[in-house]
Order: sequence, then C-alpha cells, then structure tokens
Amino acid sequence: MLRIAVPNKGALSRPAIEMLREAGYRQRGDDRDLVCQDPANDVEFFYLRPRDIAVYVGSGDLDLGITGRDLLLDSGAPATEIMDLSFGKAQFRFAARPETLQSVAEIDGRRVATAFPGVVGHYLAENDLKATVVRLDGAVENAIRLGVADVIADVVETGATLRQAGLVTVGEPLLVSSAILIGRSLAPADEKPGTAQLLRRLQGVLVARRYVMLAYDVRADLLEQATALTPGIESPTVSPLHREGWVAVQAMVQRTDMHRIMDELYEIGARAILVTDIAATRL
Ligand SMILES: Nc1ncnc2c1ncn2[C@@H]1O[C@H](COP(=O)(O)OP(=O)(O)OP(=O)(O)O)[C@@H](O)[C@H]1O
Ligand SMILES: O=P(O)(O)OC[C@H]1O[C@H](OP(=O)(O)OP(=O)(O)O)[C@H](O)[C@@H]1O
Ligand SMILES: [Mg+2]
Repeated sequence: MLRIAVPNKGALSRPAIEMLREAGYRQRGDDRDLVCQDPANDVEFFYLRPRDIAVYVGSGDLDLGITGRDLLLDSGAPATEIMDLSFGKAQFRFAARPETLQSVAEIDGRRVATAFPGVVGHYLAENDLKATVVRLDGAVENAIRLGVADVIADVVETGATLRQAGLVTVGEPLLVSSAILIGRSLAPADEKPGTAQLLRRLQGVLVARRYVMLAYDVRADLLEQATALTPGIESPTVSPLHREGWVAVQAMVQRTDMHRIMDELYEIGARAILVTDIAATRL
C-alpha cells in the first residue's frame, strides 16, 4: 500500500487535500483525523506538519509527501522534488527596516532571525556571508522591533505582513517556493505500485486547472486563420456544421489566454464562441 504524507494544518493543508480529492482519492472528513485509508486506490494518507513531511519521506517511513519547496530544502532530508503542484506559491526573502541595508552584501556581520535556518545558512555559505542566525518559530517580523535581530528571512506571499511591520525586502528572493510532491528517489525502479497512477492523476488535475475547452463556429475558408489561434495541444477537432460552408472547432487553450483568443476569434469572424471548464484530464 502506498503511504502518502499530507499537510495537516497551515497554508498548504486545504489546497493539498482539495487537489487529492480532485484526483479521485479519498480524504479525511474531519480536521482532527490524522490518518485516512483509501482502499479503492490502495493508498493510506497521513496528516502531518508540513515541516516534518520531508523527514518521514527522507527516512523511507512514508513513500511520498506534499510539502513546500522551502521546507524540503530547510530540512536537509534526503528527499527529492518529483512534481511542482502549482499552489502555495511564495517567495523566501530577506527584509529589514527601510534604509538600514542597501544590498544583501550588507547582511555580513548582522543578526538574521528566521524559522528557516537551513535555507538561510545555505544561502549565507554560498554567498560567502558571515551572519548570526537567530532561529525562531514564527512571527519573525517582530524580531527586529524587539531588538533580537537586524534582518529577517521569511516567507512572503502578499507582502502584507512585512508592510504592517514596517519592513522592506532586501535583494532578490533566496528562493521561489510552492507546494511540491516529494519522494525519496526519482528512479522508476524504486517506485512503489500506485506511484505512476498518482503522478498521472495529479498531472491531470494540473492540466484541467490550467486549460479550458474552447468551441466556436467559423466559415470553412477562415479555418486556417482560426486554428492558428487555437492549435490545441495535439490538434483541434474540426466537425462539419449543417449550415453549408461552416465548421465547428474545439480546442484546449490556456485559461490565462482565453479572453484574448476569444476576442481575436470574434474579430476574424468566428461566432458562438463558448468556453467550458475541464473537470479532469489524462493527456
Ligand atoms: N501566506 C503564507 N504564509 C505562510 N506560508 C505560506 C504562505 N503561502 C505559502 N506558504 C507556504 O506554506 C508552507 C508553510 O506552511 P506551514 O503550515 O508550516 O506554515 P503556516 O501556514 O505559516 O502555518 P503555521 O504558521 O501555523 O505553522 C511553506 O512552504 C510556505 O512557503
Ligand atoms: O506576505 P504575506 O501574505 O503577509 O504572508 C507571509 C506571512 O505569513 C506567514 O506567517 P504566518 O501567518 O504563518 O505566521 P507565523 O509567522 O507564526 O508562521 C509568513 O511567516 C509571513 O509572516
Ligand atoms: Mg507560518
């Protein structure tokens, strides 16, 4: 049976559970359940702190897990990223009071407060910077106000927490994080039964979220022009219409492009342009 770790709380928990449900797996019905069996798919889910997930996967006690890229790197556990799941996106950045630091180089010799000492230590070593890392559990934005540190290094999503604390970012992000699927090894020979199916299903959810199905009618003599705008993933479906000289076209397009493409199709004479959501895919 495949054993998979899922965040039990925090920013990644709800979207991870939602994604697994969309992929057809059974998930816990109560936030306090820490285990959920899915006998139909021969999978068992364990709900754990996202910070601990890389440790369980790295030790081989669990086969796969969903966690944040920043948490995986911070743990130093021997687990690898298998797939980017495209949610829980955040940057990991240095921040300080305005005007105190002009560049990352000036972190040298300062005190840096963070809940991610692994990520920060690695960055400092790589950039040949010496700084004292003050390890805190959370609310690190307060560390400067309280005199514990000169700089913080933390997760920034909207930037609202930094603004409220009167801090500004310094330098480029140390890393760009998102939720990822992790495993112990990338070698197909080490894969347990059910792994390939899980990967295909999660990939299916990602594609279903990223694309919509676009359908429209167009005069046959404009077909080449129209399908140049909607090439689809392999090729668009073209069907005859009862109306002489017209065809119906169907193709997947990226959700972020759909309004531009609809406008351009209308401009060249396409009509009855319809968009529908895709519930699931296997490409
Ligand atoms: N706005 C956000 N705040 C915190 N973490 C976020 C945010 N957006 C994405 N993440 C990611 O979520 C993971 C942190 O999850 P975790 O559950 O440890 O923290 P949390 O949501 O801050 O909860 P808690 O502070 O209660 O531990 C990291 O991988 C981080 O990059
Ligand atoms: O850029 P923003 O959208 O404001 O989000 C980032 C903030 O959210 C997280 O804090 P959280 O609420 O998890 O509290 P914590 O510091 O106690 O972990 C993170 O540590 C930042 O402080
Ligand atoms: Mg937090």
